[in-house]
Amino acid sequence: MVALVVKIGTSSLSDPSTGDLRLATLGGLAETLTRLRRAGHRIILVSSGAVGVGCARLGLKERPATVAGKQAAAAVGQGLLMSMYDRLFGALGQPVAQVLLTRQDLMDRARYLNARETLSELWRLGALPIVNENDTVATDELRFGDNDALSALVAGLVEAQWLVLLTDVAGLYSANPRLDPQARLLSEVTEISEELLHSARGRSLWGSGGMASKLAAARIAASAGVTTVITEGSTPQNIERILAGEAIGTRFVLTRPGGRLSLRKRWIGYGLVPAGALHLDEGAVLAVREGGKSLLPAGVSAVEGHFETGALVRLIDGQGLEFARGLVNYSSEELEKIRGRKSGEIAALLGIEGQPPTAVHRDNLITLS
Ligand SMILES: Nc1ncnc2c1ncn2[C@@H]1O[C@H](COP(=O)(O)OP(=O)(O)O)[C@@H](O)[C@H]1O
Ligand SMILES: N[C@@H](CCC(=O)OP(=O)(O)O)C(=O)O
Repeated sequence: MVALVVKIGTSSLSDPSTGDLRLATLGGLAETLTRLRRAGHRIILVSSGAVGVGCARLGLKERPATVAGKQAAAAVGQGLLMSMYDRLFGALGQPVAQVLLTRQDLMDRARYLNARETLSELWRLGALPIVNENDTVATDELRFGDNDALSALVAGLVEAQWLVLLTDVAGLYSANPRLDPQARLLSEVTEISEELLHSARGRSLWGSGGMASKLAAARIAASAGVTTVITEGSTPQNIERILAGEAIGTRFVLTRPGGRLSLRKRWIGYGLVPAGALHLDEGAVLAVREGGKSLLPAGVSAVEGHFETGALVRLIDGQGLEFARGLVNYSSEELEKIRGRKSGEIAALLGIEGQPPTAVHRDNLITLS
């Protein structure tokens, strides 16, 4: 028996030109997930669409530009979505539960564990949780922004084996298939390179993250040992064939050099929101990325943003790319004073004895790969 998170995007559950719900798709999804649950699998559905469906109900022709506009549309759409799911799954005798999460819920350990308990209890009771971001209250800087990331974090939270991302194309292509007729479907991806991320820019009219956010989600999922598949939402029945081992859509077989990350490291890497960035010199990049070493103040060439001790920062290489994240031992103000300097000089520079020799200790650091 497996634990499985299925995410359906706006573009799969509604018609982009009319905003009408795709009832056949949603009905097929309800039948498939109910069958899988009856077979003993543990299922969570992450459903987007609150903003899109809300806009359609309000007669809006495009996604609102303001945060308040999107949040108001989501408040209209979320109720509509849940009533539809309740009717479809209810017709099959399958109870559903609405679970609305914010990023803070997954950043705070007590709330994180509580969400996990509630999801397990829902499974125990035979219900199928339907998750979305709590759009009406999530503040802009703390939003997941897209449900691809949310679904990957939820998959990690419940230690799922599979994350299936349902979208409006057959999977990941070598280029955006809507713009490039030569684009090829990639059936297996073993590494998410910069080139691949570049080829995945662009999204559908109502989608929010596009393919690039699905790649980022596959990476987050892999760090928790979860296998991601991107596949077409119009044939949700394929989920059963995918679980049976058929190669449908794009499957991500990503292996981290150090294996699966601990819960704490996943929280550092993907649960928290970075407060700033440290630019590293070449030697420090090598030591951290290849050597698995801690970051010393000597290797920091520039400090970006204002943050306190303990904040999460992005670590940036010479090409300006983020390659790691970690919790800092110094505030941005202190790091400005000690960057580029030897550990032995820290006490004198800051006027305090007994300071940690590292800017970011390796126990508090994860490399993004
Ligand atoms: N390399 C690519 N392969 C497949 N789709 C791509 C690629 N690059 C961009 N896209 C776009 O991503 C869209 C799907 O993402 P998105 O609109 O966010 O969907 P969803 O609503 O399912 O999250 C596709 O319709 C396609 O236009
Ligand atoms: N919480 C938002 C999610 C938006 C979102 O991620 O959309 P999509 O790219 O279609 O999965 C909503 O329900 O509209």
